[in-house]
Amino acid sequence: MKIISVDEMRQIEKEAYESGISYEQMMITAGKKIAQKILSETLYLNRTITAIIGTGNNGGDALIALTELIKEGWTANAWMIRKRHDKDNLLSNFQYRNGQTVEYQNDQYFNQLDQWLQSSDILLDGALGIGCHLPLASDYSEVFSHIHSISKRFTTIAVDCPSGMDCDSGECDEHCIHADMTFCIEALKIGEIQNPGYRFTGKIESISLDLPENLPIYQKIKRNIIQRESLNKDIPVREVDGNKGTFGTVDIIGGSDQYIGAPILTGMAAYKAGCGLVNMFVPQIVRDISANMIPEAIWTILNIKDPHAMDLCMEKIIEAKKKKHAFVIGPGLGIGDIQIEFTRKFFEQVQEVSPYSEQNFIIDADGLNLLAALADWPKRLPQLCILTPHPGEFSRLSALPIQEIQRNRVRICEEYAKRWNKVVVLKGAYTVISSPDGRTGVLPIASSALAKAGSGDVLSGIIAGFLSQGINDQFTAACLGVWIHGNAGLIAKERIGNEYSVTATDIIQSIREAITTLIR
Ligand SMILES: NC(=O)C1=CN([C@@H]2O[C@H](COP(=O)(O)OP(=O)(O)OC[C@H]3O[C@@H](n4cnc5c(N)ncnc54)[C@H](O)[C@@H]3O)[C@@H](O)[C@H]2O)[C@@H](O)CC1
Repeated sequence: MKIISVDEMRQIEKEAYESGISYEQMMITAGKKIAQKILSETLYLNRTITAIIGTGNNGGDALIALTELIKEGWTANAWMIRKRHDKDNLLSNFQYRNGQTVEYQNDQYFNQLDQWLQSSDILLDGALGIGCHLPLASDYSEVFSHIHSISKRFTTIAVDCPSGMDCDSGECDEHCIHADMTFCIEALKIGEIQNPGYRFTGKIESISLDLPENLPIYQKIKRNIIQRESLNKDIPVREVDGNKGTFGTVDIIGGSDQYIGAPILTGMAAYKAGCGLVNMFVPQIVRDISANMIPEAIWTILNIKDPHAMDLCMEKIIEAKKKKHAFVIGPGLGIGDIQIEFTRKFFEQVQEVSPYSEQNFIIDADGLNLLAALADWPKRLPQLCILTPHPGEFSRLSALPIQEIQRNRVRICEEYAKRWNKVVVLKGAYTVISSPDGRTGVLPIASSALAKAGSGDVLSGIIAGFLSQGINDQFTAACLGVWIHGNAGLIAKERIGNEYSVTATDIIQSIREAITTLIR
């Protein structure tokens, strides 16, 4: 499903109009399809619907849907917040079919609205669509506030977006209508996948306007929801006669006295994602305490204070030129002058020993914090790097305040992927993945099951595990990894029975089932 801005939606409508499809025709398509979707559900026993109608085309869509439902034997009521314009054919068609209408000014105490809603299966929210500009006018605010106060017996369905939401930023009025379901017209709007917008949409269903596929604007929109259906073709095929070399090596550089488990989680996740071999480059203490947790790994003691440590790493980089490797730098590495100097030298020497490296690097956790301490860090990195910051790490890398990043996650991730010329995974609820070539994917998952220490280490391991198996495109590997990770978290929550008790180890244990779901 595509994700678009309000301007892009307006451009789609404009180009569709120029191609010969009238605005009215588009609205008729939207309204009829809304009705069809409602009719396809069997749970509406009263076959009664009440819509809140605004003055714009969002209300127009809703009126058409109501009229279609009357034709199918439904009872339909339109409660108008304000008077629509005098020559509104949509309203007269509805009334001609015996649709009931009342205006707010004639029902100021909401008696009629409450009565209608008592017998309705559905409240259809056609008050405001992409034309909503906050703050709400006082009459809209009063109506929405009243709707909040009603004890709900009906399903609330929003047309295009919940009313009271800014469709670009996701900002919501305090009385924004909380939908159980949103029928997105043509595409999801960016605001609907931003916080707090996504809290109000409920289940998302898409409504296509059946527009010509060759509209020029479609070529420019490269933002999509990450969905199972579009990903399952991307998972690497496993040759039956392959050996461990066929499925590649993941090299993990991380760990410290303080963070013993982080690189272990990355290594375990990489194996679960299917890589052939994991090389762990960790301090002695990490190896001594944790080797039994991951007996399949090969261990190299890395004491980053020792000048010889860099030689060990570079030997691997040189060896990796001939084989499929993915390097993860950072989990649990710690932060300090020694680590900063190690990071600086590491990338300097990578450029020297392998200047045109085709190897994949994933920089995660402390690796990102250490990078942020180096001037001009994007120029120091090899060509193929994925950066996996959470908002705090993104803030250190970009010098933007966390609040600003969170307010505008999609746009900022897109902008900085281009600026840094790297694939960027902005973690958190509704993780965003952007590529410098303009592609963006968003995972529509928000779950506190994933918000645990070590969860990010697991993610970098999964992405590395897929890269080592030969996915050539970093953006695709990142989207695949994010999908598997997010779904593994949800599966772990189901298995365990609640979100509180899920740990990063539980997420690793559910990678198996998430992959099975993907390839099934
Ligand atoms: N070609 C078209 O015209 C299509 C339109 N579509 C529908 O039309 C919608 C967009 O229609 P519009 O551009 O008319 O916009 P809206 O239907 O969102 O409404 C805009 C109206 O609401 C008022 N308004 C905006 N912010 C307000 C606030 N804070 N408080 C009170 N009133 C406010 C504006 O003054 C304007 O009268 C889409 O969301 C979609 O539902 C779809 O059917 C697709 C095709």
